[in-house]
Amino acid sequence: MTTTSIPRATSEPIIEVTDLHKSYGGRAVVNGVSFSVEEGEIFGILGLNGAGKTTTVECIEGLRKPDSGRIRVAGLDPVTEHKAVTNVLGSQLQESDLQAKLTVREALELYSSFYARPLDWKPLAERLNLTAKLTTRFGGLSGGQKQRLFIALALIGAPRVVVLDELTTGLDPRARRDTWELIEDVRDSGVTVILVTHIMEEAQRLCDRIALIGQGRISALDTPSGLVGRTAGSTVISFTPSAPLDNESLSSLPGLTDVEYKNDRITLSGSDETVNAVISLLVRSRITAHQLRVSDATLDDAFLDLTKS
Ligand SMILES: Nc1ncnc2c1ncn2[C@@H]1O[C@H](COP(=O)(O)OP(=O)(O)OP(=O)(O)O)[C@@H](O)[C@H]1O
Repeated sequence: MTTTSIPRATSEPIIEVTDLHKSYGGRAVVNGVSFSVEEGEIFGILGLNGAGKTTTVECIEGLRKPDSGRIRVAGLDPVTEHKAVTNVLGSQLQESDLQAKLTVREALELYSSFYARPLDWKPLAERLNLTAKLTTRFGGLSGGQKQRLFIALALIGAPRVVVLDELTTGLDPRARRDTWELIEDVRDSGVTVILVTHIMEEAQRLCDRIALIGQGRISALDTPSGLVGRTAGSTVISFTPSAPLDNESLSSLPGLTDVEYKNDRITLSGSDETVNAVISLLVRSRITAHQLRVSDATLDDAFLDLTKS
């Protein structure tokens, strides 16, 4: 098999997407998306269902042809230099891409044969807990086992970039955590990861930066903590007061963005300043706060806040 040799160690971003547009039947689903990804990053793409995430990554993979815009993967055009891009970029397959009769071992051997310098699939299968399933046919695997096989096949060609679309959907909590560790190891070995996910805990733990896509455009691009910091109420304080609190004093607390009352419990969203002020208010009013809890907003809160229509 002939392969195109790819120049390594470039100071250019490994992925560059500039003003990407894609429509289906005249409806724009990607509408001017631009971003770049540095080598060795885990770059997350988040957004509501139908926001245009998969269309964007499929354009990067060269599986869809953009209507306009420019994409480069390690300096290559994914459409006109597709073969060369497949030597640099590994992606998670869709279920329909594998024959039901193929065993796990056959799939791993077959996909290894596609690459000039594949990884040794045995440790990879071990790492993904697939060793006991090597003789099982694809059609006989559970959803989570199929998902783990797809991850192995995405990594088998020792790619410089791996695109993982809904990486851990369908995995049990143990398999999910193991997969996260594997992805961190993959990143530590220098591979760039593009991660499309709806699991905020996954994005918060793994991603160096996140692009939030809304209606075909990037609505925010930041680190996970940067996105959380943009959330209106980045600190949440909840308590049950020992006596009723004056509504007016509560609603005039500095930095307050939201107040919720549920039964006797009060939940305030705001900033550190709000926390200090409510504590002073409680002391002044000689009211005790039972079950006082203070927590930072999460990426989940940020996502809900930033995608609110
Ligand atoms: N081949 C296609 N033909 C027509 N419309 C399509 C096609 N592929 C996707 N779409 C539409 O384009 C829009 C964006 O789809 P896309 O799959 O990119 O969204 P997504 O952000 O990945 O969504 P999800 O989170 O649900 O996977 C959706 O409204 C979808 O129905």
